[in-house]
Amino acid sequence: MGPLRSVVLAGGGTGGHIYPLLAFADALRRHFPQIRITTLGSPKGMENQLIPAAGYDLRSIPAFQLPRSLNLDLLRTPDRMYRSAHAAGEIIDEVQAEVVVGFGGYVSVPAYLAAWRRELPIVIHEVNVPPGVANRMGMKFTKRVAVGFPHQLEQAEALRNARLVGVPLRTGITHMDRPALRPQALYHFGLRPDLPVLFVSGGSSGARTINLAVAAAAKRLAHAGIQVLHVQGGRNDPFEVPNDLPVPYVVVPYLSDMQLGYAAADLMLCRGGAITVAETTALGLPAIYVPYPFSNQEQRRNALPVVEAGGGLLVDNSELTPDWIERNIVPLARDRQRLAQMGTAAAGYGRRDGDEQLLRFVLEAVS
Ligand SMILES: CC(=O)N[C@H]1[C@@H](OP(=O)(O)OP(=O)(O)OC[C@H]2O[C@@H](n3ccc(=O)[nH]c3=O)[C@H](O)[C@@H]2O)O[C@H](CO)[C@@H](O)[C@@H]1O
Repeated sequence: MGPLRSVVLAGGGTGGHIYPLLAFADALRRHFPQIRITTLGSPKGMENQLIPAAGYDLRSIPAFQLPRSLNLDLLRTPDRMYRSAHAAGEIIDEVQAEVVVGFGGYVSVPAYLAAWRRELPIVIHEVNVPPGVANRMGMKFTKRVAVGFPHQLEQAEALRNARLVGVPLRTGITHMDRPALRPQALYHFGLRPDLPVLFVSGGSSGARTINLAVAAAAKRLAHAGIQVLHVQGGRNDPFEVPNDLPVPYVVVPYLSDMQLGYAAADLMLCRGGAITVAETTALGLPAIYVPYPFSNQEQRRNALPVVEAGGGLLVDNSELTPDWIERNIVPLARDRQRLAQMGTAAAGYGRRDGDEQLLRFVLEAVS
């Protein structure tokens, strides 16, 4: 087979759909420097900031909302779906795409539909259990489905025959030498090299419960000698942190260079978004996972295998209080040996080649 010449990548909404798309786009570009990469997004999603910033061509197609549950009638009828699929089809034709690769989010559906009508190969990448509603619709049009994690094959009937490829992650993360980058990262955030760092992130949109609980525990953490690097997250209200703490507590709105945060961290406190789990484990970073409680348990499912392997802890959203943080995080953050063991266990679960594996799968689809 010759080199790939033109590919359409569809995915949008939050970071969880967009960062794997970008990491895969980077892999395409590495292997096929002349390739034309066109991404499809919706007018309002985070793709509008993240994709142009990464230097890729983003085309917006008219938005429409899918219900949370699957209803195939949607595909036959509405006007808005037709308009979106028509717009996706025009772009596919214009760039003469050879394959459409979708990562989920509402905007993927019109891309799948348009590709199917043109008999183009479609590849779906899915990271959750249950699979997202857009990708479940896409699965009506293709059997080429790739997943990020082993538990997905066992826990979702629709994914039983999927190919396990892992999650495409940014090479800034997968190729990072954490100890080597650490001094620069600490300096960048104004953190001290002699005290442990708790890195707090509620995923791409942020997490209110986590933000408020950790901020409320700021004094106790600081007096125990634990520094905090706290990412507020794109869609969250600011919170108050006392300004007379004896050690640094650094709040940043959002990190475009997430690898710097990972490099500074000794321990992570985060939600269980699939990409976050893929990143912490790829890096061998011990983490305390606080799954988002309102999404079909998908985040609990993501985090559980890591926790069972010894690479992290799991706490219910409702149990994450300043007292819990003091009782559990303070002793753990100060126990270098336990952190090292947890890090090794996390790394045993993690993988770094999701971008290359997905590329292999896509090449099979077009050959
Ligand atoms: C509430 C909800 O439904 N969340 C879903 C959403 O999470 P969400 O969109 O938060 O995605 P993930 O937690 O999976 O990934 C977050 C991504 O954002 C990056 N990042 C985050 C903060 C920051 O400041 N800078 C930065 O670059 C992380 O490095 C990571 O690459 O999509 C995931 C993947 O489909 C799902 O598993 C989650 O359940």
